[in-house]
Amino acid sequence: MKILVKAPAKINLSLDVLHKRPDGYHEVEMVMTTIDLADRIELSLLEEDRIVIQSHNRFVPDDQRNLAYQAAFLLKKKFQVKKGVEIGIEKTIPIAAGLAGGSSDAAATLRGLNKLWKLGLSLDELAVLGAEIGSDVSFCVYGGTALATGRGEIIKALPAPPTCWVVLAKPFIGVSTADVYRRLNLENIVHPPTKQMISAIEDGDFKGVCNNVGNVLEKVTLSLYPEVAQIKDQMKRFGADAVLMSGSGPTVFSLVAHDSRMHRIYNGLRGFCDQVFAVRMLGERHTLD
Ligand SMILES: C[C@](O)(CO)[C@H](O)COP(=O)(O)OP(=O)(O)OC[C@H]1O[C@@H](n2ccc(N)nc2=O)[C@H](O)[C@@H]1O
Ligand SMILES: Nc1ncnc2c1ncn2[C@@H]1O[C@H](COP(=O)(O)OP(=O)(O)OP(=O)(O)O)[C@@H](O)[C@H]1O
Repeated sequence: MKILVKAPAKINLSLDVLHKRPDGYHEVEMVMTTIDLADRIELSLLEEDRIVIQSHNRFVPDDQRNLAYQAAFLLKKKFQVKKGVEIGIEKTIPIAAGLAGGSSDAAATLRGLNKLWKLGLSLDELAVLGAEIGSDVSFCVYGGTALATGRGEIIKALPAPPTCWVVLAKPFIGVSTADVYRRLNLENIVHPPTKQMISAIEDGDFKGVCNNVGNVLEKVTLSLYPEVAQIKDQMKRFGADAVLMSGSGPTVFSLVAHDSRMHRIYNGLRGFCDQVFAVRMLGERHTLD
């Protein structure tokens, strides 16, 4: 038996850090949304008790370092599953990019194995398990649009943002999330207007969404990699309605209402950047079918 699951990337429309916690993580407030840029996860049932990772991408680990492997291992351990699985990962989401690619692969594996191994868990239960793998995994279990708090694992659903294009550009560098959080100066944070962002989304107000984007990790990554600032400037010059770095970076995205400007930004950034995409946001949350 085989199951195909889509694992979409996320962007952070806003990302605020409130304080550092005793456990070393940071307390965050993030508005996140899934976009139509996705890996494909193929899960094949194995009769023997093994987890096998298959991927053509040489940067994707094929052992327990892979977050999809960790998702399968966690379910096997918690529910004493004796069968195994081969996890095929067709990568489209850029790696170490601030787009939660590994986290989304893990979340898709949780949703898919719930079906393949007939575990009968709810999305809420899968999201709680996901938090054991990584802070972004719970959001990725649900997808759609949400406010994420705690260390990122407390999820409150929001309506889909107003329709627009999302143009993403990733320079030829990878960023360590832990390193960016470590370098963040907590004394000096300019907090983004999270409440206004949520109201703009609830009101379907595209201009309001654009006016209230913000990411406190941006300053840290920009100081390490000047090319990220260059991409931001290019996108602004080509007429983006809003420009922001996603997560800990280095991917920069722009929100664009008009097709012609989307094309201008997309074409302008190609050649300048390693990977460029023009996609839509995904309005819908995942369902268990
Ligand atoms: C930057 C974001 O991607 C924004 O969505 C997330 O906050 C990070 O999510 P993630 O990559 O799933 O993070 P994890 O794998 O849980 O943690 C990686 C490292 O980032 C730091 N980290 C992460 C989340 C958080 N709220 N505070 C932190 O300080 C910790 O040093 C941790 O060791
Ligand atoms: N399924 C996976 N796909 C890609 N990378 C993975 C996967 N599992 C583990 N990794 C490892 O995780 C590292 C970070 O990759 P990932 O693409 O998840 O980062 P990211 O998009 O910046 O994540 P986030 O936005 O959640 O911080 C990679 O360098 C890779 O070694």
